[in-house]
Amino acid sequence: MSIRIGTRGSQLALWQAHHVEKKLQDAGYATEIVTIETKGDKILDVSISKIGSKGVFTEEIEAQLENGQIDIAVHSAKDMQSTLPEGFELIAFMEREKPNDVIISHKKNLQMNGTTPFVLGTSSTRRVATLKHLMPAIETTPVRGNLQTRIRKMKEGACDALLLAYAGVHRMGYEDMIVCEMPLNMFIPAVGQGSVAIEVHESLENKKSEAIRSILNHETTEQCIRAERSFLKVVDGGCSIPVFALAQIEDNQLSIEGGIISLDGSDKRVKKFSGEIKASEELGRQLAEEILSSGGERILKEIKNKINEK
Ligand SMILES: NCc1[nH]cc(CCC(=O)O)c1CC(=O)O
Repeated sequence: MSIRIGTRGSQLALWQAHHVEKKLQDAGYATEIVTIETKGDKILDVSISKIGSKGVFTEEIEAQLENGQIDIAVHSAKDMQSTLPEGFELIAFMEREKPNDVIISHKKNLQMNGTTPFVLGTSSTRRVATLKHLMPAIETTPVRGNLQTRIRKMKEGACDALLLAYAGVHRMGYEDMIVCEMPLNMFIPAVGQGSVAIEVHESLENKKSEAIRSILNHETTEQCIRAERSFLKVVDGGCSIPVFALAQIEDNQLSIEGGIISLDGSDKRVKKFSGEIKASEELGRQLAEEILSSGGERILKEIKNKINEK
């Protein structure tokens, strides 16, 4: 009996699906990859924050999970909304890569010391706001599309450099273009960044689901991302809100650092909580509540108003 693996068709998504396929095959399973086009793949001329609807990259895939055309769906963990539609769940988080953001460029002599102006391409509100906070002199411009498209646009002159997740750059083999790695304490990543998540529908046989989980899940990564996702769920931002959180485990303790930043980068709330690993989700909730009650709620409201104006 073969495991049918659903995925989007971008090169990054396919890399992730093949990564999953290899692990399942090594464990003795036959597999099949099913490529599914989503609304988010079709609409390329509008920024995601303007499409706005939840699940633009997941709806078509979830339809196939529900009717059993595929057994599992492979996603970048960070692309998954904090609350899945009724009946769906994430059963595994694969071992996380370095979660950092990085700047890549095709220009070998790119100067980032402020002496020569340069334009950085990114469509992420989190990245734009964090840049404005840390390096207000840097100009940004929205660049959309999959990784290959963005790199092509950069080379055609849309921007001098791109700000991206290390994980995607690494998986696609563009590491030699990295000019700067953002430090984790200053540039906290998006929830789930760097890990691949496995989604199923409740109609999948329990035995199958458990077998797949035991092959693909990475315990430490799972605890960390469950903490981050529980933070995200309380903040309830949606994908275009600049929130961020990173959990890490050290000496049997889980610590989670995260917060929210205003769109213009002027107002930022960051806090850190640590505790027992088994309290991961509680720690995420605590972080969210503390961020919201210490000014985050007002920042969030302002951001939502601004986004709705557009
Ligand atoms: N938003 C798109 C997206 N979703 C996952 C990744 C990278 C891979 C990952 O974080 O696991 C990317 C590209 C990027 O943000 O640079």
